[in-house]
Amino acid sequence: MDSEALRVTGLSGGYGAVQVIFGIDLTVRRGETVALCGPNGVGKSTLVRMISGLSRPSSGTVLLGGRDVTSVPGAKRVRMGLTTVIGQQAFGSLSVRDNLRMHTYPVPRHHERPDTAVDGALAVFPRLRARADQPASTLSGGERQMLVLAKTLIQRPDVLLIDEFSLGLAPVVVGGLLELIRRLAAAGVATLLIEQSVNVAMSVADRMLFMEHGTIIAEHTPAELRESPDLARRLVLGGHAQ
Ligand SMILES: Nc1ncnc2c1ncn2[C@@H]1O[C@H](COP(=O)(O)OP(=O)(O)OP(=O)(O)O)[C@@H](O)[C@H]1O
Repeated sequence: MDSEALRVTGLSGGYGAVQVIFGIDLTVRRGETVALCGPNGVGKSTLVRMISGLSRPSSGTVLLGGRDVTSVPGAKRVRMGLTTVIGQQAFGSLSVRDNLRMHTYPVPRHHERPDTAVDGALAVFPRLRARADQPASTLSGGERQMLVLAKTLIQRPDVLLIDEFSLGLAPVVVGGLLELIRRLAAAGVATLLIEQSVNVAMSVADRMLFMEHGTIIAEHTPAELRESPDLARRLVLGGHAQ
């Protein structure tokens, strides 16, 4: 279907002989934000790694904009419009601006000059722009997070995968992230958000998927969960879902 930015079908796999993911099916449409929640160790990060191309599934398919990318290397998936945000990596000895320049490499699909792309991303984060020439190692945690978001803007994704971004961040920084996700969604970006905090996920997601033991066990809208607070708590803690 046209509006499907990401489709995962029957995805299974793990680490060596240990299977962690068991036949996952999910879809994220253009402009949609889908949250993936669940207790520690159920396989959320492993699923993200398989979708992004960092790990290979043992079976199943990953479609980006209707194209089968299951055998396409991760770096090429970035050029095809898939950006993955994991943690807060940055090259500490390089300046903020040079960190951003490095991410202009996959941009040519948008035919934008590297410096224009960097200036455009910095314009969204004035605090980061004020520190554009200082080494990334001198940034605060929140500023480093802004750098990650600025990199994401430069890559101009069609599909955004975000893994546990809000962990340990000040509420004001999380608020900034959520605002950015909403803006990207309004521009048509499809986001799959792995989020420990169900409250954070509910404030931005259109749909919420819950995982347990490597499978998706439930899907609800935030409205359904608000009507039944016990349900959300049970799903997140695992055990007796649905
Ligand atoms: N590199 C690895 N080698 C072997 N097993 C791994 C590896 N990485 C993760 N695992 C195992 O795979 C399972 C799923 O881990 P994963 O990190 O995907 O879970 P998660 O749902 O993202 O958890 P969390 O919320 O704690 O990050 C866990 O049992 C974990 O111990």
